[in-house]
Amino acid sequence: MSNAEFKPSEQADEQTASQPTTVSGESQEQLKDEWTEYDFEGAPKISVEDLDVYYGEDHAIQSVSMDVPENSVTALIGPSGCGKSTFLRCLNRMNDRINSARVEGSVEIDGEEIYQDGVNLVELRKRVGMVFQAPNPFPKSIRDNIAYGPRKHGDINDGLLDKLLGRADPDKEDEIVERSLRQAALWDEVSDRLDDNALGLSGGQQQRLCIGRCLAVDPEVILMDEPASALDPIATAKIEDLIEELSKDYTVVVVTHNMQQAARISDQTAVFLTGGELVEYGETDQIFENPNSQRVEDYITGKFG
Ligand SMILES: Nc1ncnc2c1ncn2[C@@H]1O[C@H](COP(=O)(O)OP(=O)(O)OP(=O)(O)O)[C@@H](O)[C@H]1O
Repeated sequence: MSNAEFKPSEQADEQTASQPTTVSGESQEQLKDEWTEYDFEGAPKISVEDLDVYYGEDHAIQSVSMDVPENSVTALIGPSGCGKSTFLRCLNRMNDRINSARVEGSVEIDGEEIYQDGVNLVELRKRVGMVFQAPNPFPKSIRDNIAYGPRKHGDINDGLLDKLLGRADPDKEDEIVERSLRQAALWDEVSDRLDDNALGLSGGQQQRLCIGRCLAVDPEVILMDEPASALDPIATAKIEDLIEELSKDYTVVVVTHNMQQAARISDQTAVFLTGGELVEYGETDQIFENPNSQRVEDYITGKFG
């Protein structure tokens, strides 16, 4: 549940408080906890409780709480600067890399707190992988891009010593490379040129390669930050199909600016609005067809943002 910020006053009665007053295109309204309480069957894969993020003095995420169901697609939408990427990065502690960022609150994956001392961040980011807005393959072969993670994590033995001691495992590498590229819906396009440089692929292929690279280390959660925003419509459609397919086996959380995309691919949608507030969270159809919040309706219908 998000912390309600009561305006104009905490004593305002419901009727008065629900009347929006326009401030720079976006109205103010009294938030209601029930707008972010999303009931679903089963234990949450990710459970966020009272999460606040600050960049120095700037409060980028304000007391956000939400539970994410397993094996589903959750879309994070909202206008530019409302904190979607910041929130996403909290789910695998990528904000730890930003010096000015301070995170307070709790994030549990399968009931285990990720913001506690002693958490192995390499292991966490293996379980909770990330795909970024612009495809960022390594300037290496397609095979090396996919095998990079499994080699780093010791899932494939292919170092010089392994080779000298006869414990290198080329078959296992082949298996992982083929499995990951198939899962990323790229195998058929690249199976005959695995040793070519990945930078020679098209943008859409590069992005699917990055998804394959993420899948190669067997993640449980995949975070995607606008994964299709740099792609043309055909490449975008392939990524969208892929996201839906992946959600059968993985928990996918995706930031998107594209509301049609959120409506097409997600099971549930979280709407963040100015100031890093989670205003409404629920089943995607309900959010798009019958939102509770006037601000969410205004945003979805294009009145601001
Ligand atoms: N590394 C950073 N250092 C300082 N402030 C930051 C940093 N990253 C984000 N911010 C600020 O935090 C707020 C939320 O930014 P964030 O990028 O999370 O929003 P967003 O909703 O993902 O935006 P967009 O849709 O434009 O990508 C903004 O005010 C932004 O300027």
